[in-house]
Amino acid sequence: MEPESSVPSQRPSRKNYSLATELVFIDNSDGTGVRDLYNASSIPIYQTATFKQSSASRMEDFDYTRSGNPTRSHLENHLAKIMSASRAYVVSSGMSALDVVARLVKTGEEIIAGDDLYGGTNRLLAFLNKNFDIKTHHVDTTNPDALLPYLHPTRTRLILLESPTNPLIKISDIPKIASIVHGRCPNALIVVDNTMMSPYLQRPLEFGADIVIHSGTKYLSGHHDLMAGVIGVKNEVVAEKIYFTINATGCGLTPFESWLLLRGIKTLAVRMEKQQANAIRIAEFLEYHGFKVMYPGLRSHPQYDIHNTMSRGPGAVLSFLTNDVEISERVVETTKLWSISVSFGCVNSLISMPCRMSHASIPAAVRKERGFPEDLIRLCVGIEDANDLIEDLYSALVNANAINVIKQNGYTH
Ligand SMILES: Cc1ncc(COP(=O)(O)O)c(C=O)c1O
Ligand SMILES: N[C@@H](CCSC[C@H](N)C(=O)O)C(=O)O
Repeated sequence: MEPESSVPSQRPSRKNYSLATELVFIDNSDGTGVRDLYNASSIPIYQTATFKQSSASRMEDFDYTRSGNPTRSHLENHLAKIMSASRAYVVSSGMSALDVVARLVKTGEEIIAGDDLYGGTNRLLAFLNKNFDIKTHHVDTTNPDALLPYLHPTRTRLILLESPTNPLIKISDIPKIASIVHGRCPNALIVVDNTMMSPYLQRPLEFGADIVIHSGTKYLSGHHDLMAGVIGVKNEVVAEKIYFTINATGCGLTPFESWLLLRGIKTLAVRMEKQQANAIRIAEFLEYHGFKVMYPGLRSHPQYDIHNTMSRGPGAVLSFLTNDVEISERVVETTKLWSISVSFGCVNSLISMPCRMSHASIPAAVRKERGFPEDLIRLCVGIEDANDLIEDLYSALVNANAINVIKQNGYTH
């Protein structure tokens, strides 16, 4: 059998339209799409558990919704197209997507992952280590050479990257890592959790990744009204394994959630452009006032150039430091327009303290060891008027005395 990472994509590459157009255009005219009897402009919700068959010996395209459903198939075909994947699958949450992919790893095999990544992903990796003897080496993947000591020709199975990372907004050179890993470990798959970017801004399968994951709960849906996970795969052999796990474990996305997600994707480009434009303004405002801001749209970001070679923009999540945990807490609790919430990618703006919220499941000692600052504030920028967002944030920073303290003391970390 050919190595899993070298089988070419069977889907013709996207050429004719810009991505903003492709997001809206549900194309089933090339024969690969799912038939809709009445050419409905909005794909219907096939709210059914089972499908009538015309014969007992041969099942038709759909037999049972856990195994496949037309609404879900429309969504999956659409996602495969916009992610440059040969196959895409949708499951019940982003964590479920990560779990399905993690099931490609057998006991005794190993994972290499970043040292900064979503708290729930860290929790899943720790669980696999404890219960299934699947070890994860956490390394600083901003330096591709840092992977070298951990690469093993047979044991290394997955390289799990976020770029940008959640929440420290670190960037990894995905093409470089892919070429280092594929050259040394034929069994290894590069998996990129691309949730922070969305397929509109970055498509890792186009530059060396084997699998891409999204929490569809975030930008793809855009309205915080559903949970979903997306898996895009380059290789058909891997895709079959992933489909098997989804059917065997029953985590495929429901018809209603599939319909909602399909609806959200159509406005991804306009939402993303506006959210990103707002985020750039806010990042510049914070940097101007002396805060240490982590955002790949700022020239001060250490991997600014690398990020620009892989993506079409910096996205709409940024983090900054106040150098004082209590000040950060006051800032977060004083804003009015920014709601205190976990998650990101929604049309409304959110503010949070990752150490206490989204990343609280990473033990404090581990956070410290990995250089994760407790005063970090994460901003997830929405589509509101940028001036309103800045004004609200400015009032909170003044109220918490954050600007003065930074001016006087600077940073101690
Ligand atoms: C980068 C990243 N990946 C995956 C997940 C998991 O997604 P979900 O909440 O949809 O399970 C999250 C957040 O929850 C995330 O921030
Ligand atoms: N209580 C949840 C926290 C979800 S965090 C959601 C999102 N990924 C974010 O980064 O804000 C949990 O423990 O999983």
